[in-house]
This record gives sequence, C-alpha cells and structure tokens, in this order.
Amino acid sequence: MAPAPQSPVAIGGDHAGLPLKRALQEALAAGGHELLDFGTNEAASVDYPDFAHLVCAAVQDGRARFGVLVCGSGIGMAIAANRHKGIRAAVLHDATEARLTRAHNDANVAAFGARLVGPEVALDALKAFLSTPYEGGRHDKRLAKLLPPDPSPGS
Ligand SMILES: O=C(CO)[C@H](O)[C@H](O)[C@H](O)COP(=O)(O)O
Repeated sequence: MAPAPQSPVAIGGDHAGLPLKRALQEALAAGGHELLDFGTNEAASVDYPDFAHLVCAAVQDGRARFGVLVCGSGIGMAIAANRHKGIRAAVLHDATEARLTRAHNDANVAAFGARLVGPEVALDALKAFLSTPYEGGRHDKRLAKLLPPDPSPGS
C-alpha cells in the first residue's frame, strides 16, 4: 500500500468481518497508516452496530480521517454508519466504486463484506478509497442536500 497521507484510519468489524479486517489492517500498517483498532478481535459472535458506532465516533470527533468497517456483507455496517451526522459510508465491492464515492460523495467510511469480497479486491478498493480526493464543485450542493429536510419526512 502507498504511503499514507490520510492517517489515522479507524477500523472495526464484527465476527464475520474478522479475517478481512485483519488482512486490511496488516496492509494498512505495512503502508505506514496509523490505525485505531476498535475490534472485534475475537471470533465470538458480536453485534455490528456496536463497532460501527465506535468507528464513526472517531471520524466524527477527528481522531480518524477515515473509517473502515467490515462485516459479513458490509450492508449492516453501512446502515449503522450512515445514521451518524457527518458520516457518509459506502459499501465497496471494487476500486471503481471506491474512487467514485470519494470523488462524488466525499465518503469518509468504507464498508466491506468479508463474505462477499476477497481480500485482494477489498485491498485494491481500500487503496483507491484512501488515495482519491473529493472533487467538490457541483457535488458540494448535493452533499448539502443529504441532510434531512426540516421538518423530516414522516415527522
Ligand atoms: O449485518 C450484517 C449484514 O448486514 C453483517 O453481514 C453481519 O456480519 C451478519 O449479519 C452476521 O451474521 P451471523 O449469521 O450472525 O454470523
């Protein structure tokens, strides 16, 4: 992995994500990224939102520039992460999605499904995610519209 201007990176996952989380951690560390590891580091079954909340809090308060979340599908993690103000999480299956969500959505959390994506593809996507800048411009006003309208629909 290329040297790391975007450190530190907060990482977390559930039991299903553990093998991929470990692989991503090793690659990030080898690339010089400072890592904040929020677990889990045990094979025992745990609940993915607990780890999503820890990682997102670290991104929200500035301890981490980016977050990485790993569960079985990546979906539960992304749902949990996107409930946090200022967090834009995307489930990634390849490097193209990673580049697009950084360039257009200024995503700050990458979610992976360890049961669906292999370590090489996930690592490629993570490299692209961490190295692609947000484009700004026309995307700024769209990001501003991601906030719920006031009053929120259904309230
Ligand atoms: O929440 C998920 C799906 O959105 C994650 O993939 C979890 O890792 C998965 O649900 C865990 O499943 P398990 O049968 O409890 O191992």
